[in-house]
Amino acid sequence: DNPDEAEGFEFLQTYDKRASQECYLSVLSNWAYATNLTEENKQNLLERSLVYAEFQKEAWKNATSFAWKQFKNPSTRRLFKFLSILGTAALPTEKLKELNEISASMEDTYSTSKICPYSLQVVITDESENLDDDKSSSEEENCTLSLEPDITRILKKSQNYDELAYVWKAWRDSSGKKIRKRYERFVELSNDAARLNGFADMGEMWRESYESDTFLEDLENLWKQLLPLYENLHAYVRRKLISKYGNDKIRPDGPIPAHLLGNMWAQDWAGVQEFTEPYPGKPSLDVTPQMVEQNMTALDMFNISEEFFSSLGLKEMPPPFWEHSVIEKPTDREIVCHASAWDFCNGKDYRIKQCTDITMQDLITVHHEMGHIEYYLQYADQPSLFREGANPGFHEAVGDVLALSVSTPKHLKAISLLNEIADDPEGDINYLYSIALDKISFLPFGYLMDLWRWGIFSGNTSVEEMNTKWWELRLKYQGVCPPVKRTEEDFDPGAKYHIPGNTPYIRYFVSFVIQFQFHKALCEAAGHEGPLYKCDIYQSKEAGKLLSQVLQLGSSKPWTEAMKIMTGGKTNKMDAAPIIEYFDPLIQWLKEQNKNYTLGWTSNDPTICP
Ligand SMILES: C[C@H](NC(=O)O)C(=O)O
Ligand SMILES: [Zn+2]
Repeated sequence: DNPDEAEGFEFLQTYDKRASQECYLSVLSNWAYATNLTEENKQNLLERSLVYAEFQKEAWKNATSFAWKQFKNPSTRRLFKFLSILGTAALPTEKLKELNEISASMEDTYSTSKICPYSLQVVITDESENLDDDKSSSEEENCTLSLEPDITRILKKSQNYDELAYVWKAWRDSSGKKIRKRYERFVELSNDAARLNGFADMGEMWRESYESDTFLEDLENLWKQLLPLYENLHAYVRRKLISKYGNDKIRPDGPIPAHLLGNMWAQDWAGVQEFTEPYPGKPSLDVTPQMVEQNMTALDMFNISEEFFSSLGLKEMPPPFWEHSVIEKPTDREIVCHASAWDFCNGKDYRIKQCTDITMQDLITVHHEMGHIEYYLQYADQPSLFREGANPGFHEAVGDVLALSVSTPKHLKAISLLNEIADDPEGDINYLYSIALDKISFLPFGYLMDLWRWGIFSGNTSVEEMNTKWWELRLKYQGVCPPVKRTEEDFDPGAKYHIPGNTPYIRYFVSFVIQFQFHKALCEAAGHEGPLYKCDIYQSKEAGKLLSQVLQLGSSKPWTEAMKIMTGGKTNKMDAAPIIEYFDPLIQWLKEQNKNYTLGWTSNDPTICP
């Protein structure tokens, strides 16, 4: 036996204990800042991040002194492989400080961005003649609309073309536009770090998490299979929007103005369900009114979600979760409202931070975030380096899989969130349509976000054309266009959390495909018979057992092995067949509806709607 290996194993034991302690302190300082965006908390975070980086550098130096590639034990080898990638801690201290400072400040700009109300805007433009400049001072006082919940609500509720265009532009002026310069420097420093880790650029370092040299072509193949679903949904929704907003605003063969789809990034079209659904007049599938009527609280929403997890025999949220989570937007301080789930690395402390609004959308998000916590709990006994998702897409899929069951009309009725359901073919089409507005509409956005970012990191997209490239991709994949002219003075990717937040995004595209593979596998384990979209795995201990078997692995095995276990040996790949099977009745219906109309879109200027 290689003596080095025994010593290497010893080293990992010591490392693991220290790593959990250092991780705890680092996450705690990150949490303190994210839940209270003060200068002091930012400084504490920046200091703690440097201490954590020193610890990681020390561990990396020791680890890479072992001949670990010759080790016999696959697990030990895998742990060393993970340890051998140092990350941004490889940067010289001054550069690491600059990178972390830019990161914290972009997060702050995005999370504290505010805009003025449209009404105030209209008033000011009307009364600008009298140049009553104290209006401008009062303008500052009333410009307090934040993304959550204010702007999110307006985008869902308003059907005023000009108000939506105002809000859409104002948000981008106050968030993305303000961080363009910082992001350009951020990209340089990120690539410096990637190269110090032996990668060509940061995009390549991110893709390492999928452990596959066919990852890019696999993604392109998935997109080719899913494009027909998206094109049919797009053509149908475009027709409905034309009848609502007029054919002077939207061309029958053109892109859809991005501000009319009920969401700031046009990534989830649930907001247009009401006036576009296939069979109007059926019982509504949006349980928001019932939630409000029942005076539901954020805590109630979290309890509903936890009850679903425990009904499968999965782990409940531990006491510190209920004690320390922040589940409502505080009124006395600024926080990062974008929802997230936190693992404090000590096997006890797990938290969610969410500015929960009492809506069906947020009930689904609660399940999404609690899915992350469940995954943390399931792999808590793994070594710290294996306390990750099998791949990042797995981590994003857990909560969404359960939400596919929760969203069924049958389940919503069972938990008294729906009084009546239309249990007939038309009701089924309406239901599938409501899920498609969330899942199918998302696919091109989930794909293009990192197509754009990988292009920036690799240098294929030059810094001078960042925004133009963004809108080229938004046209090509999403078939949307900006309602107001965009230039290189703007920085629209920066108006989406994950860009200033530096969270990779292809994980969501992967998740939206594999969550249907998981749903199909768990429904079979639960003994479901009938169409996939009618399956509700609620209270199935067999489904829970299969899911738990996969989640307990963490990243101790390549994700292809986890996929094989989940699908009972059927496949070890990402497979679009289950999502296509799930939506098949709707796609047939949409094809019928679209048969005399144009699919797809053209435009000769991606930077403004035609
Ligand atoms: C889909 C992705 N979800 C998340 O960040 O949790 C988003 O919100 O853009
Ligand atoms: Zn997530």
